[in-house]
Amino acid sequence: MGTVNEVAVQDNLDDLVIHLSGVEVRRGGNKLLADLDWAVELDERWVVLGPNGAGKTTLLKLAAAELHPSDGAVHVLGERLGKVDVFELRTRVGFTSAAVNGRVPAEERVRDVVLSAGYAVLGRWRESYDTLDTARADELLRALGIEHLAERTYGTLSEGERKRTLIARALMTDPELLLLDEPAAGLDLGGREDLVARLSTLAMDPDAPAMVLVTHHVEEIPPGFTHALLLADGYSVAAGLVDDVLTSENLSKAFGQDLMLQRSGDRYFARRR
Ligand SMILES: Nc1ncnc2c1ncn2[C@@H]1O[C@H](COP(=O)(O)OP(=O)(O)OP(=O)(O)O)[C@@H](O)[C@H]1O
Repeated sequence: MGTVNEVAVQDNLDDLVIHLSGVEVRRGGNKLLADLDWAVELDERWVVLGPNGAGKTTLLKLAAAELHPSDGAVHVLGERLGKVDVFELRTRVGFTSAAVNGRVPAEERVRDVVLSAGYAVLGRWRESYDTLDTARADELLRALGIEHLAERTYGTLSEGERKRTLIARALMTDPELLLLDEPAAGLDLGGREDLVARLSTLAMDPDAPAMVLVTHHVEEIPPGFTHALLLADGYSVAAGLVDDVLTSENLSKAFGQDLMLQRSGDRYFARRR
């Protein structure tokens, strides 16, 4: 039985989707992340921004329980990494990234790419999952505007269609946490705008899971995202409410250039002064 204090800390952690305390990740003499504290609550939607090599993907891998910290403590969905079955934990987290994209067989049909995400988790409901899951997969394909591609093979899709398929797949298991690593990378302007609008709809849905989206561009921040973390060289430059964190000063500090941030309506734009 823990002390009163330990119980209080655990209660607090149970309310948090992600909690990092004094986290450091070291590889080959490099600090990929250093001295990082971060907390994500249930109803929050976070965007993580920072230059190439800042540690964004490393951070997402921690949140996806795909990596352990070298130092410090990481809690995901109330479970401490290192003390939990990560395979079980990963079924509660939806994750899309270039690496996931690379693992999908080209000949797999789009509906199956989405459906197969559920098999590991829902296998125990085998008697009923066929119809229910197919309906759920089709609903997600519709929500992402790709229902007409359900019978196509993944290898024949455009980059934008693949990104949307992977988001549908990540949502298939009803995750408690959705992690999106550069979902708009490689999309043309129309594709980006379409994806931003769909992610914005998702972000504003009170039933949607907590979200963390990694991006290189402030233009890709979907309206409805509430918080931002600015990383540079593995350190947090600023973290908190989007409007407090996204300032010309913070961006300039993170990217090491004199940048000017502008807001137009509910979107952000940045350029060098
Ligand atoms: N196994 C490793 N050994 C040594 N260095 C590594 C290893 N894996 C990653 N790094 C380095 O850690 C740093 C952070 O990598 P990470 O992929 O997290 O950055 P990122 O912010 O996602 O970058 P990008 O925007 O370019 O995708 C990079 O400088 C990278 O080269």
